[in-house]
Amino acid sequence: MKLFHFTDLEKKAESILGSHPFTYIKSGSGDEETLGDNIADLRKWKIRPKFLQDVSKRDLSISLFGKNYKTPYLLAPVGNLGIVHPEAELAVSRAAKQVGVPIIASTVTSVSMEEIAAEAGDRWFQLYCSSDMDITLSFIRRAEQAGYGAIVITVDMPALGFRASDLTNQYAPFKLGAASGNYFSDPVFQKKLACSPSKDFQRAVDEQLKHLFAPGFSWEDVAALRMATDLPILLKGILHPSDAKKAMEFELDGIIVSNHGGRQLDGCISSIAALPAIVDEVGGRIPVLFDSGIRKGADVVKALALGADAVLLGRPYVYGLAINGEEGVKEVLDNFIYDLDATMATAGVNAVSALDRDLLVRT
Ligand SMILES: Cc1cc2nc3c(=O)[nH]c(=O)nc-3n(C[C@H](O)[C@H](O)[C@H](O)COP(=O)(O)O)c2cc1C
Ligand SMILES: CCCCCCC(=O)C(=O)O
Repeated sequence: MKLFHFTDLEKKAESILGSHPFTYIKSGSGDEETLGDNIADLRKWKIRPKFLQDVSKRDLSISLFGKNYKTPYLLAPVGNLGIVHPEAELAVSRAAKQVGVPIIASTVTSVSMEEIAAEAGDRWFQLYCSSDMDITLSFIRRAEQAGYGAIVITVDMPALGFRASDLTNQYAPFKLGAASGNYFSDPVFQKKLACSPSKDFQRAVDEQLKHLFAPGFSWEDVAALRMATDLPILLKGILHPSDAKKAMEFELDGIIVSNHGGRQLDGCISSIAALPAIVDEVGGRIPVLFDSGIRKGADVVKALALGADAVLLGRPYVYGLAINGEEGVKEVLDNFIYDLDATMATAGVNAVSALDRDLLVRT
């Protein structure tokens, strides 16, 4: 593959994927104000290097929930990967395992969470809470049994964002079953459906879509899920310090500052603009992870210096998957690790744990 720049990666993926699948991945909601701000606002922060530090050895490691990881990267949950590559989440899982990066498997994967677990190393499960609590609880039990190490509840999708490009293209990969791996294999869902999804595919997809979103999901439901599992629970999609505070009050274990890569609420604050106030509110009591807009090592350094404990990669690894399957994802990860290491050395920082706000200025 040998593509080291995000723009080249994106161009190459575009030439391989059909126009509608590519647009689904690349685009944001509305007129993409927030999608653009995620990138632009990261660039407003500049690194202010300090030299003559001993950077002969660099330590990229972090620790989360009592476990050590070689790098501060995780793979963000991305649904519908069956439209990107035939080996979809399985290729992603194998690549991440080779590199030692944890994955966060989406609820809406094209294969089941058990099939993913069989290929993956460290893994967390991302939960779109269903409007049907029995299905939600079944997903949590299955994740526990399949060895997932944490539950990530995505809170920024009470409904699908206004995705103008997909609406224009009339493109909805979930209607093709690309997001049905966990639903179709779920015993509770199957019982409610009262038929095999393979026998009545269209009805099964329609039924899944009815259950998929839970616009009524509230903090009381979060409290119920807190009681339902001993796994660490993180909330993904936090942008307001008061929600971070509430997450701690509800005894949750972590949060992910994210605006879903600009795919949900257009016009909302960029992820990097939201980060500092949330880090201040949390005050180190629970881990704060970050995503939306990470495209290169300098972006990672900025997010970590502003107080994130780890970052999630989204679209970059999806493009790697499109270009060259498992090997493509691995190359993207290798490049991100190399870039971070070089960025830290040239900024005069020898450990991720030494990154702090003093390294940055906002222009
Ligand atoms: C094609 C696509 C599908 C996604 N699917 C999910 C999902 O199933 N669950 C979820 O919590 N986030 C999902 N996300 C959001 C990502 O987890 C992540 O927040 C986002 O990609 C970060 O932005 P970036 O790609 O610009 O770095 C998806 C993002 C993309 C691009
Ligand atoms: C109706 C299915 C929605 C799948 C959502 C996947 C996702 O999070 C995305 O951003 O796209």
